[in-house]
Amino acid sequence: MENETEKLHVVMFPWLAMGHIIPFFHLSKCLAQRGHRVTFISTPRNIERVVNKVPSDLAPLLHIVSFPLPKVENLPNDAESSMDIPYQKAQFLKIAFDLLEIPLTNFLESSSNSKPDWIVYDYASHWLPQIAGKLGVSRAFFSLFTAATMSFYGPPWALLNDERSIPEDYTVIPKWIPLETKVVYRLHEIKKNFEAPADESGTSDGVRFGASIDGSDVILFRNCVEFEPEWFNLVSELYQKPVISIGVLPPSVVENEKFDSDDTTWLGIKNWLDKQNQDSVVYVALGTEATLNQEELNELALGLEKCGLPFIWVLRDQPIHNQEDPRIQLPDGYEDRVKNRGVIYKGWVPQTKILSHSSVGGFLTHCGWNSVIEALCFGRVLIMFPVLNDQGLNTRLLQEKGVGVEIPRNEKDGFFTSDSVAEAVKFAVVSEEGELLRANARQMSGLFGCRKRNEELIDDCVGYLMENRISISTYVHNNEG
Ligand SMILES: O=c1ccn([C@@H]2O[C@H](COP(=O)(O)OP(=O)(O)O[C@H]3O[C@H](CO)[C@@H](O)[C@H](O)[C@H]3O)[C@@H](O)[C@H]2O)c(=O)[nH]1
Repeated sequence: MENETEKLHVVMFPWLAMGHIIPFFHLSKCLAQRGHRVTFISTPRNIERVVNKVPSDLAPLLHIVSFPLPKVENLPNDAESSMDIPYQKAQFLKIAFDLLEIPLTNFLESSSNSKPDWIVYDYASHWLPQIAGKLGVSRAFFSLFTAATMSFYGPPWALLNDERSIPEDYTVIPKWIPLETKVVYRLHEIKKNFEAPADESGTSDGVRFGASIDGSDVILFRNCVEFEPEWFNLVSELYQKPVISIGVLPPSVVENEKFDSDDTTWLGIKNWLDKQNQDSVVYVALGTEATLNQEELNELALGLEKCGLPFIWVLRDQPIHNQEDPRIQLPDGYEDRVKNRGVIYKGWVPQTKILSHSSVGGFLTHCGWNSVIEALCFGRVLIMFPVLNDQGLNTRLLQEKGVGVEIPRNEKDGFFTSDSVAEAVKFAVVSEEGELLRANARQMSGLFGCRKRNEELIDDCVGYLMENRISISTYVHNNEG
């Protein structure tokens, strides 16, 4: 039986993006469920969006701390997450995020009565490891990216030196990767990442990643080692420091009658899904950051119409980049034409519940790592449409592993047609030739969705954090010495 004084106090500090706040909060709940104290820090609007549902049994251990986000020029007043801004403005959000250094430092200093043992942090806060180190708080960098992606990004020295400077540098296998692989960016994908110039915040993403890895005591990966063993070995070699997989944090979709009956969005979707045939529906969603232009939206819409299968499409209200840009819209008469067969939702939907429904036969996804994990937990075949960030690298990895098909696009400008959308969807979801992909994806639910294995990995991680925290006596001794 563990002694109470041995329990951990862990501070969680995610980057301001839904795809990061959600898994950080998930890990927080896992730690609190094991009796450890967690302080989860974010900004007011993000907390309201994601974190307000702390289960009552965990409330005594899971403390939420809200830091107002400093106002900065060029960032809309109510923008607190990457979802609220066009991706081209991400650097302004990073300027505001960097200003949280002061409240975070004050918080870590003032919590002397209950000094945190660990701080678990994200890639964007490159300044954090140094502060935490000075205050005797152990540092865990939490990677919400695959080992393949992080290997491709490179070891800290390569990241800190911004080894690659032009988009073309990212379309070839870097020198530190000895594997035979197709995991590289296509030119149109990496060009999107270059549209948010780093010089606005003064620090490139490469430097942010490099300093976050370099300054950590351990790196935690949200991944499935059995899915990418070669990459996990490689990334451990590249980092030359402890690297631990905490599993994929499989989503929990326990049907809760009380909660579900309050949730009208889910009830509407469930009602519709219940009427569809098993494995017949294509779920379409591109996460919280990817945006489409009008031409791309048209082709995607027409492709879904042409594929002839039932679909649910979550259409995000895209933030406008320039005020003079027109808001993009579905083709005229589209919703009437696909009525009954295609359902379009604008706004937030319960994605994991949708993916868990037996009528869903495939997922047309941008390949954000959260979405991929959620799909593979339920064994759904992927129709892959990467847009930006790590999504292209994820797509190549998933293609190598045979769990999905990519919608063909022109390498340089990303051009694609509605016919290629329809073909890829039919191939993956209903064609005979696509059965192997579907079987591979189904098999993945045994790995990604295995609750027991994923719980054990969290237990192992907690064991590591307990054994390797900086004890207060060591810290005082070292600082006096
Ligand atoms: O209506 C919605 C929209 C999103 N989600 C959830 O929001 C998360 C979205 O995450 P993800 O699929 O990873 O997409 P992004 O939000 O675009 O993720 C960002 O963060 C990921 C993790 O680092 C990266 O892999 C992506 O490229 C990056 O864009 C998932 O858990 C979804 O289930 C919902 O539940 N309902």
